[in-house]
Amino acid sequence: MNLRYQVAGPGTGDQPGTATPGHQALPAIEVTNLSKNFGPIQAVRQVSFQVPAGSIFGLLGPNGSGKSTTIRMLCGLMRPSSGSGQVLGLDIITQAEAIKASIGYMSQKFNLYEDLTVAENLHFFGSIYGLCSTALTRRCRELYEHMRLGGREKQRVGTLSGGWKQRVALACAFIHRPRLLVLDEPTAGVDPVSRRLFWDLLEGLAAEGITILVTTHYMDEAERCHLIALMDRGRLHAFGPPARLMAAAGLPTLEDVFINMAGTEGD
Ligand SMILES: Nc1ncnc2c1ncn2[C@@H]1O[C@H](COP(=O)(O)OP(=O)(O)OP(=O)(O)O)[C@@H](O)[C@H]1O
Repeated sequence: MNLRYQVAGPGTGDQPGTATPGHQALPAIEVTNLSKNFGPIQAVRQVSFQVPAGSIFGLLGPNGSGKSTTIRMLCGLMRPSSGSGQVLGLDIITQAEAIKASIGYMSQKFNLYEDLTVAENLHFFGSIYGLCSTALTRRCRELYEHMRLGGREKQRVGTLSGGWKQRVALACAFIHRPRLLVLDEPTAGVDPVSRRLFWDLLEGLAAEGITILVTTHYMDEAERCHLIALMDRGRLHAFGPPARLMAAAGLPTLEDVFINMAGTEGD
């Protein structure tokens, strides 16, 4: 299937997802009444939203609010109990395998091979995605530059600092040029300078039209997202650009909106 996605106009001040002439205006992620039950637990309840391509989309919420379950369904790893969804134009129920092959995923634990070098990790993940040796060598060279990994190609990953590991993990998730990157708390335990550099990289990728779905508990990072979904007890509490969520709640920071949500809904 050859689908093209709308891309935000770089430097135009457009909202992410502003249609580029000639491109089909398809959202990168679209879910309707998505729900998942585990026995009596309603982990995700009737969640609906659309995310335009080229957006940095932050999924926020307290522990147990349903973020991971939502992500698993979007990645084709878990079948919803009810509702529907499309990711990169692929159906999350009937085309789950195609979704898994089309997206890049980076977990909080990075999932790197610590005994292998940076280059060996990249080659390993590239070969999983079926890149041939010539394409892989070329792609690795691009990524060393793109992810600012130059000079460390031959270093064992186990000897790198957290910020470097994080960028190697992002490079591995991006090796097959996915149009969607799913990043699960990618900056947990990483120092502020590395976090800022990482977010600069994410903004660069989004400007190229890559959609980024990210979970974070850091509100300064959440404020750098183009779109936020605030989840609580499986429900979508709020959805929109951070500035609009703050204005709608009449609160000065996203952290206030987050705390207000937890406070108003009680236990
Ligand atoms: N496989 C499962 N079996 C039973 N209950 C589950 C399962 N997975 C998640 N849950 C429950 O579903 C609810 C939502 O969990 P989920 O992991 O999606 O939340 P979360 O927002 O990602 O939390 P965290 O920030 O702690 O990762 C929780 O009550 C959790 O205990």
